[in-house]
Amino acid sequence: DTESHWCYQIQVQNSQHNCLGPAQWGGECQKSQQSPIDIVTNKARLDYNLGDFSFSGYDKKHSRLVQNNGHSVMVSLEPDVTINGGGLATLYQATQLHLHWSEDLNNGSEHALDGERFAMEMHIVHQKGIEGGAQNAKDQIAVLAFLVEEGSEHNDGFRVLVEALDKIPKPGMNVTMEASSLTDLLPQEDKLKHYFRYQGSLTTPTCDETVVWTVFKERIQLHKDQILAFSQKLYYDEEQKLKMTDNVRPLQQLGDRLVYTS
Ligand SMILES: Nc1nc(-c2ccc(Cl)c(S(N)(=O)=O)c2)cs1
Ligand SMILES: [Zn+2]
Repeated sequence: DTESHWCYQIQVQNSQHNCLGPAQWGGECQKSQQSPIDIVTNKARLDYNLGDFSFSGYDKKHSRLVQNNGHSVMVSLEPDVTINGGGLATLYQATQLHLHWSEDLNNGSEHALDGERFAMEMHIVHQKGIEGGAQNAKDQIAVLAFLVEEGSEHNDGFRVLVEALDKIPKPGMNVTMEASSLTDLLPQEDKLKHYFRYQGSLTTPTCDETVVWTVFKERIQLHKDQILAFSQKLYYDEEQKLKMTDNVRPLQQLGDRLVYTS
């Protein structure tokens, strides 16, 4: 096709057809309010308006479509899953969740905290209700980001998702997951009072600068085998030659932005 498709750096080195690595991504990707960033925790500004989130529909058990979209594993979410509060201007409806990871358990997150990166990062993507004003508003999208680190125990809440990975090795494959709830995947709610907040972008092309980011301080813990399953079961390509790993955008400059903390 005329336009090469976007890809991660690891794919540029290993790609049969030439794909565009992060330095060549188009859209808004080369602008100055991009994500992810390194969050310097002692420079984050306390903001009293950053109250608790109210999660609605997160505890509802639902069997959902899980797909390998060639860049990540993505779980489709229903619009009756919503968030409010958390310093957000209005109610946001969930659309999907997906993850970023690496076989190197110190390089699989997109955001960093004081220069430290984690094994994985899970993003729950929400859209402002369509009646919520302009579609290109700076806060059109709200992403809740959860950092994942290696723990000694198997995380039972992730079993259903990890088991689904076996069935979607190739891009474009999808499967319906056994009924599970978002609450199964998250730290307990009373641990979600502390988070960082900043204005940024999608971390994938076209990198629209329309995302209000929330990065929670409390980590999710998965057993090493559960983390490695993502790199071992999933592939970027049809031929299953390139394992899906390091689907992580490089850190972007904070520029003149401030990071706030609850
Ligand atoms: N095709 C794909 N799209 C995404 C995606 C879509 C929306 C968003 Cl908001 C994001 S992110 N990483 O900024 O949360 C990623 C992943 S893979
Ligand atoms: Zn993401």
